[in-house]
Parts: sequence; C-alpha cells; structure tokens
Amino acid sequence: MKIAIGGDHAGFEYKNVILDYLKEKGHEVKDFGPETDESCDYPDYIHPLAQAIEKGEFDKGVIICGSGVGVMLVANKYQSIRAALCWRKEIAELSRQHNNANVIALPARFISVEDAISFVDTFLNTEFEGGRHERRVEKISRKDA
Ligand SMILES: O=C(CO)[C@H](O)[C@H](O)[C@H](O)COP(=O)(O)O
Repeated sequence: MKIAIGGDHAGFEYKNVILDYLKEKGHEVKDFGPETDESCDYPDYIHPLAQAIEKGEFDKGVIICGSGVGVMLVANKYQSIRAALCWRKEIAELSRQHNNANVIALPARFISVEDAISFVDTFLNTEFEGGRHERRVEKISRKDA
C-alpha cells in the first residue's frame, strides 16, 4: 500500500517508529515531515500530505500530533479525505468499517506508541462494510443532502 505519513513536533517520535514499522511490513511510505522535533506548525506538513492524497498519489494517510485534533482538522478540509481521530482500537476499526476513513489521526500525547502501531495495523487491515454506510459516507460530501 502507498502511505503518506506526517505530523508535527509532538508526533515526531511516533511518526518515526510508525514509519519504520510500515516499511518493515512492505508498504511504500512517504514522510511529509517534520524532520526534527523542533516546535513547528502542523498545517505546514499536513496540507502537502492531504493534497498528495487528494491527487491519488497515496492510498492512505497516517497523521500524528499531540492530541490528533489539529492534524485531523487540516486533513478534513480536503474533499476526498475522511480523517478519523483514533484513540482506541475499536474506533480505528469502526472508522474503516462504517466511515471508510482514509486517514488515521493519532494523539501521541495520549496513547502509547505500541497502541499507535496497533491502531494503524487495525486501520490498514479493516475493510469498509458498505451497505447502509455507503449512503451515509456519500452524504458527507453533499452539502445539499
Ligand atoms: O494541534 C494540536 C492540538 O490540536 C496538536 O496537539 C499540537 O501538537 C499541539 O497543539 C502542540 O502544542 P505545543 O504546546 O506547541 O507543543
């Protein structure tokens, strides 16, 4: 799978661990930064990442900041992105089964790195259920629905 990963200084360490893990699993991963844990602004990294997903260059995204909220807000400004803030394995699973989320947002300051990896694994290995959820997901992008 082609995966885009990025975040900010608060997610820097987790990003590196997850990046290595995904590469070991055989995924093609592009790191959108940051390159250090110096204080930075997550929109500077998440806009380019989201634009690349929007263009179809990646199948999925993994974004990480302190709470996961900032990166999720930026990613969800893009029409083709459904970014889900996941703090439990079940949420990661449901975000795929029910919402067909294509980006997982992780709160590095509130979960362990082991949990972060486990949520990413679940996210990447869970299929969208379709059915009644298809209609609802389609309505997300329809302001007239
Ligand atoms: O944007 C966020 C909250 O939605 C992220 O959690 C950031 O990582 C956080 O705001 C960074 O905070 P810091 O005090 O500048 O380290």
